[in-house]
Amino acid sequence: MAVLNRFAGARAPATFYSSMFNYYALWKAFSSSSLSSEVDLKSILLSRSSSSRPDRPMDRNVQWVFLGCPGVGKGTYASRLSSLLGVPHIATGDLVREELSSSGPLASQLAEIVSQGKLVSDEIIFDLLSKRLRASEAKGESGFILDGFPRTIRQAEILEGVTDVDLVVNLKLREEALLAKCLGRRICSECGGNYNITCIEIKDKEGRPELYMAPLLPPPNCASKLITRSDDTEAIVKERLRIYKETSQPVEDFYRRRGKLLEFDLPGGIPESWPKLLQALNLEDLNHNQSAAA
Ligand SMILES: Nc1ncnc2c1ncn2[C@@H]1O[C@H](COP(=O)(O)OP(=O)(O)O)[C@@H](O)[C@H]1O
Repeated sequence: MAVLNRFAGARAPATFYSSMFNYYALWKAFSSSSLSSEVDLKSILLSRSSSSRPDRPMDRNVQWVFLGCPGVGKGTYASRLSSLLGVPHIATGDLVREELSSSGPLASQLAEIVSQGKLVSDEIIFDLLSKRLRASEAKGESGFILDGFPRTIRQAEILEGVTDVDLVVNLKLREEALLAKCLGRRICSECGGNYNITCIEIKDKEGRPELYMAPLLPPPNCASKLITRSDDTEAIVKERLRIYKETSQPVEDFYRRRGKLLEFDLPGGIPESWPKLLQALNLEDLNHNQSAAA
């Protein structure tokens, strides 16, 4: 029930108030040299956050987190919701890939970690996230949908220390579908659009369809510009799935214990899952109104 009340706030987003989330506090916390001393850090964060925490969480933009295994579709659904709710979609995986493709000092270090399917250190992630949040703040954005962060208990604790996350959506899909989805993922090198060339059809023992996910094919403009993520090979995806279970699944429990976790089993591809997700989030009316206004 607590969770339902939290995201009922998403029903009235027409007038978004400026976010009470203190980007500056998060940036300072993440970039603080005292990061090595967690005890000090927590006390600093708690004292800062008490002044930045909203008394009425519904009077500001949503602050949501998307959790889920590699390939589940966090990016797809987080990005759709970010457009619907008018909040930035911040994917730490995208931040890592941007840094990788730059000639910045971290690029070669990141290439080695990502190519093994391992997690980047919390410090590097905090640094990339801090920069992204500062850019967001400069554009006057507020609220967020985080995707791919937090991925460790420490990241979750730090985030919890600086701001109130309203809701954590945990997307779930069968493991054989996850691997197939990662292997079929394609990205347009020009516009960054995400597609999937695999048709997933899983049947039960009696041969009845259990899960069907149609391919998400690119428009003609993108078709000749598709690339594959370098970490979407079978061996690396399996390693990412293993690390997710070991390191990131405890984050689900972290939020479950705080009454913030919404479990969502994807019933199929986007056409089947999107309306159900909107329903689970009480956002059908908003989606309907926006579609009608467009
Ligand atoms: N919060 C994070 N903590 C540590 N490493 C991260 C984090 N977010 C992204 N990464 C790094 O970036 C890579 C790509 O992230 P992402 O696109 O979210 O992958 P996935 O498809 O595995 O969910 C990860 O395998 C990891 O190396």
